[in-house]
Amino acid sequence: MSHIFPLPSDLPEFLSPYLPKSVEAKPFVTLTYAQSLDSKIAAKPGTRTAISHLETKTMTHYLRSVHDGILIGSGTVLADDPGLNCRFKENGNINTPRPIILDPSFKWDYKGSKLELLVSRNESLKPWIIINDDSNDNIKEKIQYVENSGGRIIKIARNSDGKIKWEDILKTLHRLRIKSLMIEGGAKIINDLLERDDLVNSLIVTIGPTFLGQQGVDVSPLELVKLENTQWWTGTQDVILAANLQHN
Ligand SMILES: NC(=O)C1=CN([C@@H]2O[C@H](COP(=O)(O)OP(=O)(O)OC[C@H]3O[C@@H](n4cnc5c(N)ncnc54)[C@H](OP(=O)(O)O)[C@@H]3O)[C@@H](O)[C@H]2O)C=CC1
Ligand SMILES: Nc1nc(O)c(N)c(N[C@@H]2O[C@H](COP(=O)(O)O)[C@@H](O)[C@H]2O)n1
Repeated sequence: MSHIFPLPSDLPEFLSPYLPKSVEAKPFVTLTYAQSLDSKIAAKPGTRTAISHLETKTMTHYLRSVHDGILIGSGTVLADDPGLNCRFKENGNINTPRPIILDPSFKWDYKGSKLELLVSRNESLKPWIIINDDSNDNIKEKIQYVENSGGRIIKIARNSDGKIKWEDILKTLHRLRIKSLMIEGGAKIINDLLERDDLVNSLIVTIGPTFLGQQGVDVSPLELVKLENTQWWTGTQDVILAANLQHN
């Protein structure tokens, strides 16, 4: 396996200020995704839409190679059936991150998924799945299947609002030696985390020259969010914004 596309030679330097550094007590968090000009990340709910050019998709795989874990939500895993591995090779080595799925009611089926296929070919690590600690009995079989396959089920208590606190997710992953975490989405997670300048260390957004239209899946946080330390990279087709969330 090799690079999915040659990585533009100036990208590592451009990205370098935004790449993982050690932070105490929680993983370094990179929030990263690809969006259209009208701030959509998919053309319709429940579907997967290719936005990135191969060049910027390669950048995503480069980012994957420098993180310990890659996290997505249940909406994304169900819509995309993603591979979540790393196809960027450096000096002959591939450093593939741990796929972590935030799926509190365990709707996804690992059995028969693309990820399971990649794991069977040694091209991805076994997944970790974060579920509610009070999840009911009808997911027992799925839990057993993942555990018997060498994956890990991580149970975390939810809050009074029904959600799991991001602090608890990050603290738990840090205890499990995830020191850097790339969060790729989807929209619900991105919209929540854009407001968490206390938790997100870097923001890296690919913008493709397309409008996905009004049925698209929006990235738009509830409140005003300002960025700082912004830098732009221009590629063959896309631009990349690298930034930090401004502290309130
Ligand atoms: N272009 C891009 O770069 C990307 C595009 N996408 C696209 O995004 C779309 C999916 O986005 P979306 O539907 O918003 O889904 P998400 O992937 O954001 O998943 C949302 C779900 O994750 C769970 N979740 C999120 N936050 C929490 C929390 N704090 N505690 C507990 N559970 C939580 C909930 O699961 P539950 O409802 O089960 O309780 C929630 O409904 C797809 O179309 C996909 O293709 C996704 C990633 C990147
Ligand atoms: N960087 C990027 N560009 C796009 O155009 C995309 N649609 C996505 N989607 C994200 O990548 C995941 C798929 O990963 P695999 O290639 O299957 O490993 C998908 O789940 C989204 O998180 N990303």
